Amino acid sequence: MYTTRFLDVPPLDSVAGTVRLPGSKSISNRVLLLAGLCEGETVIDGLLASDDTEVMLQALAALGCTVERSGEAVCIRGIGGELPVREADLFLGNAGTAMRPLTAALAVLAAVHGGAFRLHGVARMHERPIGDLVDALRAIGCRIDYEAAPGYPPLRIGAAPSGLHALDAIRVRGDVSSQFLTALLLALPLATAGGSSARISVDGELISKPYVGMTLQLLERFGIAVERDGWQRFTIPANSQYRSPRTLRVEGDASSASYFIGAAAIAAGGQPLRIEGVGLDSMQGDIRFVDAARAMGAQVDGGAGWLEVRRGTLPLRPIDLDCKHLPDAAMTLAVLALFAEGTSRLTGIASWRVKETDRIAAMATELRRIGAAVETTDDSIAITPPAEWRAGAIKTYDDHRVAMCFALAAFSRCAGAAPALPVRILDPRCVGKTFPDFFEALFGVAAARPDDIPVLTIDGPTASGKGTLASAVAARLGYHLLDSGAVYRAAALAASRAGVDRDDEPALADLAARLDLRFGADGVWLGGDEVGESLRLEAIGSLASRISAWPRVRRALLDIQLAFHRLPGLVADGRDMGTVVFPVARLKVFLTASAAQRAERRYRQLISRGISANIDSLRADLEARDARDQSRSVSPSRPAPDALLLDNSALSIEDSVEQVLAAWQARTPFG
Ligand SMILES: Nc1ncnc2c1ncn2[C@@H]1O[C@H](COP(=O)(O)OP(=O)(O)OP(=O)(O)O)[C@@H](O)[C@H]1O
Ligand SMILES: Nc1ccn([C@H]2C[C@H](O)[C@@H](COP(=O)(O)O)O2)c(=O)n1
Repeated sequence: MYTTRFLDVPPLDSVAGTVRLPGSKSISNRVLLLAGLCEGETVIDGLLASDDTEVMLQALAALGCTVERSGEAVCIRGIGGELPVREADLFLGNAGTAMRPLTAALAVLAAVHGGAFRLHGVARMHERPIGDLVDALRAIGCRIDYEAAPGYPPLRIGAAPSGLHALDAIRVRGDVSSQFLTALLLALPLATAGGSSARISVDGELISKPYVGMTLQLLERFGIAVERDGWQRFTIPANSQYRSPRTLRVEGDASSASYFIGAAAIAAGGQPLRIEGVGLDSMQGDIRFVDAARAMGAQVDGGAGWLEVRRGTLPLRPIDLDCKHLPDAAMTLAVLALFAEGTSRLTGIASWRVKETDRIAAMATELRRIGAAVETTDDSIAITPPAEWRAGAIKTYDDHRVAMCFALAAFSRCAGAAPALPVRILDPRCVGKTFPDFFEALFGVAAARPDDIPVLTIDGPTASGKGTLASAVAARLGYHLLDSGAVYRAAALAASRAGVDRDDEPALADLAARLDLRFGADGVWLGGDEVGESLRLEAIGSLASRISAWPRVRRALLDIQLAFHRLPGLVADGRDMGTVVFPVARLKVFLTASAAQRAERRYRQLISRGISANIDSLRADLEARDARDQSRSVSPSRPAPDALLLDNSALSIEDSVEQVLAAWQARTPFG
């Protein structure tokens, strides 16, 4: 997951390959609650690992459920309708799918068994209405108090003064959020143990019916057969008891699929994009996004658990759609509208106003930011594509879906934007709510023109701080990092281990061409050995300097370095990054510091690692190394003509990083 302040998504052109979706958030949190209320164990496979499921898991554990994780599966031992823990303070973040059902379940349990519970979340959660659900629960005798503003969390739930009653005439509003009805359906089987059935009538037209359909299907998997009269009346039979299905697999998230369906609908490539984890047989309402995408021009095939999508008509056909039944995926349609020939109108989206943010306002502001003309009403949005695209830094309002759907704006070239523009996603970490690795998944299937993938190079002499600066800058931008010195050092280490003479150019080049080198989160691997420490030995640095003077060795190591040039961008450090390997780099820094400073820094670096060193001989060695690196015939270490010269002798690491980031920012369209 990207945890940077922003992520610049370069102009994207095509998509191909396979993307595997994370589990559905809506199914995951429903199943977790049902498993928590059951007796015995339920093993849930494919559960979404995200902020929203994490708060639900923590709440269940706090309430006395046993939660065991093993790989992708989670085993829940439920409380079996009892209430082993009678007091708890539950923080539920911004997870509506945890707040609403837990409110209902705890209110009913506390009414039956007694107890005291506090449910709260982040600031936005305290602005999301829950009054209609609380009213429905109070009407059957539950004790729920608002801690602050009436109608909103935080809530305090306590024992019911006179038990539960009026179960045969429960009323709930259905036209604001279907989650209130879902919460009652999930929790009220607990109230039927005394022999009464529970009857719920819905006031107003029920929105998001497919989500309620999903609730009913999942209840059935857990042994609760709800009788339904249209979408207005629901009856939970007397003495209903949750029965664990023992094992259950969570479908991939259909709303998450919408971003990839959308990408494949507009991207070039010719190949279909395969999406695994959710298919045309899905129980999720947002699978209807497929119909909307088809209506706009996408070609979509699918079966059980898979979809294949390719571009059909482009520009897309504008769409005029009532989105009551697919409120989440409809946000993706709003961005796809940028690629349509004419104005698209999405109606029935009043519920957007009370989601993670006011989504109608947020979408309108951000679509306008990149050049679209947008009109809104209380429950609709109309989008006319940009006459001229603008590079936008998209505010995401702590809303995962805003972040994910606006990534599609990076395909602006497919809408004819010239030049094609990158899109900056502010606070990309918000995707952690439902799809922590969303951007990694996107970059895994999307391709950009090489010139569009940004590179920042940092060259300079030994111990000038290139590596330190490069890794800090890469971390701040969310870019890949190439330590090209480590590539030459690995070749030197391999040569030293194989006993190859440092002057035997053909043998060295042959060895370099066969180098089995892997850089990973788990270290640097040469063959089967982790060699991170060995590469940093001074002797290996010196040998690297010598063998790197051979043209054939340099050529043999070129592809390893070029392979780092991947989405979303690269920071590369070395000697010839800006001059030879990445001459098109957008920013080339040549970093220097006085020899005295560099020797001092290297000395301190070695001593801190417990390696003894002599500062004078270190200085002599690094000066000799610099002289060799600067005077060799191929790729000598020298600044590119367009390099930014930075002497950091008197700068802190943080100051150097800020200076380079400022220079980088000035070279982006977001400057
Ligand atoms: N601006 C700075 N001020 C003070 N110390 C610094 C600065 N930049 C880097 N250093 C320190 O200098 C030491 C050497 O830095 P680093 O290893 O990044 O250099 P390098 O140029 O990558 O070296 P090499 O060429 O050997 O790979 C590190 O201990 C680092 O913390
Ligand atoms: N792009 C590069 C990177 C490194 N080298 C050579 C020259 C250096 O002395 C040696 C070790 O590099 P370091 O880890 O100290 O940055 O490798 C090169 O020729 N070209």
